[in-house]
Amino acid sequence: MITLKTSRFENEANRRKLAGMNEVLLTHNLGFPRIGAQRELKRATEAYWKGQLSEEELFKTGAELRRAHWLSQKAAGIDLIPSNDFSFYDQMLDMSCLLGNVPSRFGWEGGNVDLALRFQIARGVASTHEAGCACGHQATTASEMTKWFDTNYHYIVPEFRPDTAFQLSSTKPFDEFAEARALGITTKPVLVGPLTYLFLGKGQEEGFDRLALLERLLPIYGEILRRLREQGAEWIQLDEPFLALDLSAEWQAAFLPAYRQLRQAAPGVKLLLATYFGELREHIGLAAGLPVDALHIDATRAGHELDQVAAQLPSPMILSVGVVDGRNIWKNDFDQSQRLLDRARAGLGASRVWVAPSCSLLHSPVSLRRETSLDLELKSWLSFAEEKLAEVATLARLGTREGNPMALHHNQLAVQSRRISRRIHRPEVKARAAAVTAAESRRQSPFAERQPKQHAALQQPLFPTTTIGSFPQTTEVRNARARWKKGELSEVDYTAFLRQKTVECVRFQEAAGLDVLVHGEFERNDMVEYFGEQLDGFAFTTHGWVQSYGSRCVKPPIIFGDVHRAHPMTVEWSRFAQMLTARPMKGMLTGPITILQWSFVRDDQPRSATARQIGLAVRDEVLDLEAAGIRVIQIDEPALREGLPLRRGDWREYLAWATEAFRISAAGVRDETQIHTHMCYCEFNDIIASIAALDADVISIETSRSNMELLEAFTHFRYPNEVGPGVWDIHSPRVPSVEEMTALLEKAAAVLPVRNLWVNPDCGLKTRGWEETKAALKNMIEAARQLRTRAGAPQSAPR
Ligand SMILES: Nc1nc2c(c(=O)[nH]1)N[C@@H](CNc1ccc(C(=O)N[C@@H](CCC(=O)N[C@@H](CCC(=O)N[C@@H](CCC(=O)O)C(=O)O)C(=O)O)C(=O)O)cc1)CN2
Ligand code: MET
Ligand SMILES: [Zn+2]
Repeated sequence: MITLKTSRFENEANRRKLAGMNEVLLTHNLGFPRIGAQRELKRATEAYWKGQLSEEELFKTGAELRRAHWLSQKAAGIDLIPSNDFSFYDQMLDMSCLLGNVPSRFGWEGGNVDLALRFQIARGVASTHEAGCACGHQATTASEMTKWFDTNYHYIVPEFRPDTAFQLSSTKPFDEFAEARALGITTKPVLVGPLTYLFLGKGQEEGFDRLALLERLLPIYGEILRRLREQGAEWIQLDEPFLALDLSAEWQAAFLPAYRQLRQAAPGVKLLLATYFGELREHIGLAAGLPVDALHIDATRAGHELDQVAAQLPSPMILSVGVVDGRNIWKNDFDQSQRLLDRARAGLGASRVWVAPSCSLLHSPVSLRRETSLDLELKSWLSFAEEKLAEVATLARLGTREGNPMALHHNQLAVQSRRISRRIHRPEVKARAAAVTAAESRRQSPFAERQPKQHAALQQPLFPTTTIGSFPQTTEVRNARARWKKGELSEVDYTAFLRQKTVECVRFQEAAGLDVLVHGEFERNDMVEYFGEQLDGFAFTTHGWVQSYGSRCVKPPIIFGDVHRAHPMTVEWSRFAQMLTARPMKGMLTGPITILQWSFVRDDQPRSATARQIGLAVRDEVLDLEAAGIRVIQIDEPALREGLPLRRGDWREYLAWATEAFRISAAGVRDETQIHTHMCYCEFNDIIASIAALDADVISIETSRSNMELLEAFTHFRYPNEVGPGVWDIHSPRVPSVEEMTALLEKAAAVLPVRNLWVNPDCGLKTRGWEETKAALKNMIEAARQLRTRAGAPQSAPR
């Protein structure tokens, strides 16, 4: 018995030794949040834009943040620390500037792309002339911004033309490398890889193939790698997350020759190819066959591919295993991670295995340290960027001589406590979700029967006008809320203040002549956080900010348990606003998929189950609004499309549960109650059938910037319900003229039945000022009047 045990132990010890099980693994990080633990970067950048801070002072803030972030990563025990992950706006924009890809309308003539130009590309150049004035001094439009894969982060879209040329035009990665070097840290510079950079850009001319530019692009990449090598860089990280997407044969075929060329251009420097956000699937062979020195995989989303990847990895290529989730805030399950790492060790040997977060930590909040008001049990389940790096360092040592034997034990206690906690599981919520019937996700009658009932009940003119919900969130409003939160303003005074703002907003809309009014959303900090603060099963942080775009941040709530609406959330505000006017007051809710998508979601049950629970909570609110006399209810779903899985083959399943969750939220009302939904940032062509399946009576969409191009999907599909194609691009301070808006509406009226058309802006007005809001809405309402006149319809009588 004893001999057997010993020999088994010896075998195991031998096996571990052979596989390098006792050796500490090397750790690295793919990117650190840049905004600062207290949003220092946001504050400094916005002050600079307002002319209150000099460029020098802004640069100083940037340098201080970088220094603090490098040192904190070092202190956490990270061996290879990234640089060039910092940005004053966005890393894709930085790549464009580094490569000298500046759209010609900015009048750049070569040389260094300075900070001012960077911001112009990101934000546009305002015209100093009157809005709509035709003197020819046009404002310069910003480059487009779009979602980074399936995250809530937005990047600046590179623009490509057949004659696009590249030249090294910035010293940012070199400067930052030198800066860290001066602190004694040899960093791993991070660059967006050439294929992902090209793929995510936009060809400005029809039929133009961006891949044709690769040949011109690669020499510049080669130059960058060489320079970094000369400066002393040992490793360079090239991010190619687009390997997690479906790729055409052409794009796949471009990979190997491109990387061969890069390899030859910069001998000596080691290349880490970083993939993340998904499985590699059919691209495993491609990725493993590239002439790079290390391959990073996202083990939180593709952990099951580890063995396959390891088996195909040629020696001595290193596998970086991204075991710590960079997209969520849950404490890592060490037991599970260690098993993955052990498998990698067994297959490759310890010297060929690195430990890392799954992706850049850009998507997680900075630090748990300042979260002093979080419930302690909940806090013990969480891990933000700083804590995640400590986890990476601990995992690299677990089971080795340097490992802390208690670390695994403590971790398992926390993981276990979350698994069984009574505050997570509510049997009555689970039972209700399990018992949802098909009838509950279906309106009483089909749209064709609902439409005339609604038109009669609401007495609306042709081309009814409305807005998307929010009115300007001025500094005054935000300050009042901040003072209330700090206890400097009493609940009573804060409520009185919000009521005053709401009254002013309703009076304004009546005077302006809008048909369906909104209350203005002054009481909301954010369209998701506001609901998260009120629903059971959600927690919220005080400092858990994550960059959304540029200087804008969001504080995603944390969905930790079964979701339940304990009390009405918006009814009092809607009732109050409806009392102020005889016109229909639109109730305003955020839909289940958007709440899901813009929160940190529990990972102990499928997202579909959480979505359904939120759908039921929103349904309760919808029915309470209806009972309170609200006849029009909008359920916003701007994130429906962004939630689409990265691979097309997975879409159908997602769309089925996502549309069901929306329908559950909306379908309980009477035929006469008009349900609106709203989506901005949406390319509709691919998913128009699912949009129709939502069966909202009215959908408002963002169409003005694309000159109504987005409407094509609706006309092509013969979308049956009502549509409000946005006629005012609210992302720009420019006030559109009456003529511009009538032209857009004429375009819409030519392709959609006139009785189905609404007139509204592209999105909510929270980021706009009152002055532009008043001017633009006045023009918008005049545009609607002119269309009614042209159609020979009365201005206000029922249809
Ligand atoms: N969650 C979410 N995701 C989204 C969007 C969205 O609206 N919400 N829209 C798209 C992205 N667009 C966005 C548009 C605007 C902002 C935005 O304005 N963010 C604000 C924060 C909004 C917020 O939560 N505000 C709070 C806190 C405001 C604040 O900073 N208060 C100061 C004090 C007040 C002051 O002195 O200014 C503080 O806490 O220090 C409030 O109003 O209560 C910001 O960056 O500043 C974010 C995203 C896509 N993803
Ligand atoms: C990002 S969609 C915004 C919808 C919201 N109701 C608003 O008007 O702000
Ligand atoms: Zn919107």
